[in-house]
Amino acid sequence: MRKLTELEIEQALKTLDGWALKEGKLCSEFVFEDFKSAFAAMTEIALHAEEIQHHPEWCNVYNKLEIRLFTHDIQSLSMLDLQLATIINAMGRNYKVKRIVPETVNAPLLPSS
Ligand SMILES: C[C@H](O)[C@H](O)[C@H]1CNC2=NC(N)=NC(=O)C2=N1
Repeated sequence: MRKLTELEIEQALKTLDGWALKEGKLCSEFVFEDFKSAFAAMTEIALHAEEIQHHPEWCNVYNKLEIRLFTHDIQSLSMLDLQLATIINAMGRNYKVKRIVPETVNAPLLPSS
């Protein structure tokens, strides 16, 4: 799996609604109507994640879901992170959600190796 270049990441962020870079990870937050909808969305995401063998880091508290995408195998972002973010965006349209774009943390775009 290839690391995305800084340029590729910048380009992707322009087209990916609702996502921002936070400490090198692709991050987004959703606020659902209730816990049941949040968990239903998580179940749906989980099935897609299994399909592409790429899994989110996430934190759910009641109706809130924070998602971080990162490719641990290469300690960087890869096309799989963009693919999963795109799937999640498409799915999000089926739920009544409020979308929160996390504030970008001004860390280097890519971790120095
Ligand atoms: C062998 C297996 O495909 C890998 O361990 C996958 C599984 N899911 C993964 N998910 C994420 N987010 N990053 C990875 O590097 C990763 N690796």
